Amino acid sequence: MAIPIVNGTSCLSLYASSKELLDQAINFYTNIIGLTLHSEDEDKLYLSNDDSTLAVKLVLSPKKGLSLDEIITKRDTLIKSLNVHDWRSLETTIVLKYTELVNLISSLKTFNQPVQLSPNELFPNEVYTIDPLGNIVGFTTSENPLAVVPPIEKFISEEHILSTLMSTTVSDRSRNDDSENSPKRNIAIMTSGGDAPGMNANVRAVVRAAIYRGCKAFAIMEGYEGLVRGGPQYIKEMSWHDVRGYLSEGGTNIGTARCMAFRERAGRLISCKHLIEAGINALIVCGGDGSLTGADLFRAEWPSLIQELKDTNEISLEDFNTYKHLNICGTVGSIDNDMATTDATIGAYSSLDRICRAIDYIDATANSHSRAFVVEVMGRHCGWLALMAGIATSADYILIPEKPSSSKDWQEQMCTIVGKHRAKGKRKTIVIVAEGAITSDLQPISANDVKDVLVKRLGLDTRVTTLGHVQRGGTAVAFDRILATLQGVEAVKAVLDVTPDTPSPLIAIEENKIVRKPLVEAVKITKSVAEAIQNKDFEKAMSLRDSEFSEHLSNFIAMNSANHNEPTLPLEKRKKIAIINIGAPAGGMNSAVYAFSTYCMSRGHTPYAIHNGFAGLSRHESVRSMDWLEIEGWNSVGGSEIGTNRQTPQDTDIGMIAHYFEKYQFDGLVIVGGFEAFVSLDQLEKARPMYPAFRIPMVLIPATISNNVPGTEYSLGSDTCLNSLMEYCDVVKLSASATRDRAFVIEVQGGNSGYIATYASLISGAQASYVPEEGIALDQLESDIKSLKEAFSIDRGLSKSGKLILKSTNASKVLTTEVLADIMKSESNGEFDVKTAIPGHVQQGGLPSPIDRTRAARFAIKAVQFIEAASDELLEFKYALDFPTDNKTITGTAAVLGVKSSHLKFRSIRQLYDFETEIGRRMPKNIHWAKTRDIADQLVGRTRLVKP
Ligand SMILES: Nc1ncnc2c1ncn2[C@@H]1O[C@H](COP(=O)(O)OP(=O)(O)OP(=O)(O)O)[C@@H](O)[C@H]1O
Ligand SMILES: O=P(O)(O)OC[C@H]1O[C@](O)(CO)[C@@H](O)[C@@H]1O
Ligand SMILES: [Mg+2]
Repeated sequence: MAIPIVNGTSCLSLYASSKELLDQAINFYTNIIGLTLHSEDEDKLYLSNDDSTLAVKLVLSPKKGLSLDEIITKRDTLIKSLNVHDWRSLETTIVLKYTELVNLISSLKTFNQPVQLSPNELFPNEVYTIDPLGNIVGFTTSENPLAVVPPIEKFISEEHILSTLMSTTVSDRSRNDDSENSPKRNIAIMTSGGDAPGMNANVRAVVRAAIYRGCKAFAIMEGYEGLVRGGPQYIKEMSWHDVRGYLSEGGTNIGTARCMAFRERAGRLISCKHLIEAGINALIVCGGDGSLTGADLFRAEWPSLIQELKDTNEISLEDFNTYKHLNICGTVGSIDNDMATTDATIGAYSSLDRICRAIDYIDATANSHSRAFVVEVMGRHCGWLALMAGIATSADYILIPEKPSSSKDWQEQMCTIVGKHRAKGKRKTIVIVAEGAITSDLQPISANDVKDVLVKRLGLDTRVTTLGHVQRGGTAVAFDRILATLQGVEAVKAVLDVTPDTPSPLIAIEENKIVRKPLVEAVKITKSVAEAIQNKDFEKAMSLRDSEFSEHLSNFIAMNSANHNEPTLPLEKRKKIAIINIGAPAGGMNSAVYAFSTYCMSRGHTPYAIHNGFAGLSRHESVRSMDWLEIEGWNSVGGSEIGTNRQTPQDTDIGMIAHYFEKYQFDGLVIVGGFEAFVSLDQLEKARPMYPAFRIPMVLIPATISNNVPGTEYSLGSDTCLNSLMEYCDVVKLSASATRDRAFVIEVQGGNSGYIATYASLISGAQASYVPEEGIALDQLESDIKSLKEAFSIDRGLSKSGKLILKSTNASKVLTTEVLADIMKSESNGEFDVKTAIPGHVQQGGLPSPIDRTRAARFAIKAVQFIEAASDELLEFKYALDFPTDNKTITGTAAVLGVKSSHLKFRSIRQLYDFETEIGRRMPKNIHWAKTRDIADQLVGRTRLVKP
């Protein structure tokens, strides 16, 4: 049993398997690290340092109707009488007595017996060592390890924000000079190529981040066309308020175009002159592969363009010297997702959302008439939209430019697969054709070609649906708002960072991480994809798309061949693998079960579903093998088809569970769920010495809207949740705006995790968000109310001025949503109204989002692959667990699959549970989204006084 005393835990129980071991451990604690032993129980020993930490929790409950001033006065009296300081919240943990363990650490060095101390990577002011029983013993130098309120840190000056908020469009286009008050740079943003949902969010982020950093922000209207035309009509300075409401608006408000003139050198020459005239010294281009190719060319040509302008006296020598280097940066905005070196382009997932919704609708009518539908989707020369839609809607067949075959082959293959699906009883057929679909002879394949084949060869009643520009319409999904916002902020940072010697950057995303890539490289690789296709080198084309693309394609092919092709594994390698859902429903749970089952079938494994969680198993032996036809369509439904509940193995009957594992001879287990699933995996792993049935590979696929599973930055369901919440917030904001002078306090779920509240505030443009990690500090509340008043007084009577405040349910138990709204209302002195809105379980979402569907497929298939690989490894250790000292290697076979920065990783449950989790709070120790909170606040001009 290992209970670390890291983070202020001052008590440790010792359990040893023999007297000898226990004596060794006692010696270690008493003689080596100098702790005192206590015995309160006959068979248990407790250890603590003499001056053990005493923590008390004080809660001040404000009576309804108390003003903020009265509450603060009350709190201050308490603070004085208790003689504590730094207590700014209504509820907090205060350490009244504490002896610094730092002394202990230094004294360790003086003992004769060496103690091996290791640094704690998560917390730099902590070290740990391992006692003879294998317990982790941690030491901290933190002065107050139990305090939840860190020292006040002002991140930005309030004056700066206020002056920014007050600024209106300034017509004076003063050039960037070095005088103290002048802005650092004049940064312009343009949107170009086909419009894409999220472009507005990108413009908003660039404008506000530029102003926040003391720069002037400009918009180039109508893409490159605006640059070619020039002048104040096309190059406009933007104020903080000009982009209000942009987050929820589709298309691009600053206009876009496909501009022929910019393709010519003459067009670029005049553009160069116009940029200089406007005093722009940094340009951010949000567009697709074409736009960024243009940007790259512009950058490469800039020295010759500016030279020519000087030689022809179009610009002065001073201008020539000031604007010698074009400071340019790309943020990729296109629904096509065809730009190399980034996993996703702004708009692609919104478009995928429109496509999946349309196919979900088509499904119903196709099923009713037992028809086939050929759906043509956009994407120009890229098959990403078609491929992802194929996975998300479990289409029967897809045709994409990256994997063409001869005219004869694709027809043959499609008819075989569709024919087999029909023979198995499927009533509907969906074939998705990318608009760029071609044969291996580069002949285009149209939707009508596909229809003709289905009609002639299979006699299917077939219809064609071309989705067209619907795919580019509407508001951006949550992912695109996040991507566009984070990329916009990063782009501003990037143009301020670059020097004449650094390559122009493109802002990309890898898994979950925003990164900078060289623009020139990205353009080069993108071009070579097109060249490879033209040269019929399709393997190369595929390899040049990002690695996720080919992974998704092989996953689609595997799932699609389930249960009718010869399985890919030899008989002796085929296994019995079970899947179970644990915890609250989360979007993507069904998709995970679907992908798991079909992939297992394609490999030759037998997939089993354990229905209704561990309680279902232990009480009703709820095990069923999966049937292909039964799971058809599960991808597109919300909730959990196999049933889920929160009970862990120990909550039910772990012995019975082991019995059934034994009975069904499971060779592997996939658990899909949130924190209870995490705890369940821990319990099963710990029970391995007792129950050999659990000595099988086990993988947790994180799925919870709270996104609080240690070991991953992403849990299935959190995207679906964010989208539901975003739609809810948009509607509430619309109402608040229409009513004028109204704010809403919206209560957000998420347990002790502020992830959902933080991201929802980023994508809805909320004025403030309160999360459990920070609590609600009174001075923060005071400051937020002050900003709210100021914002309302500036916005008076204007449109789009509704305000939102998001509050995690657990941010404060005392300051409930109602109380918070009451305080704000009474502080408003009648200048604005405050109402509450509680979306509740709507946040679990209805239909799973395409992101959750496709990620679920990827996670589930990776989980099966992990079980295949770990089984071999485990075989060697099958009996090793009878000897406790040998059990180390096996712990890696019970793992959490997660996204960590830019990688997908399997992390051992032992490492995660023992070192990286705050079990009591049901949270990972490390909060990966702290920076996002800063950005969400920056972009609404909020001054945050408390950090998580
Ligand atoms: N090779 C190039 N040289 C100069 N300018 C270019 C070049 N390619 C594209 N552009 C400019 O970028 C504009 C947009 O390009 P394009 O129409 O290919 O769209 P895109 O940026 O790829 O976006 P999307 O594909 O999403 O519509 C073009 O109209 C043109 O002004
Ligand atoms: O809107 P337009 O100019 O007709 O262009 C359509 C093209 O633009 C895109 O929507 C975005 O590049 C492509 O998928 C499609 O081929
Ligand atoms: Mg393009």
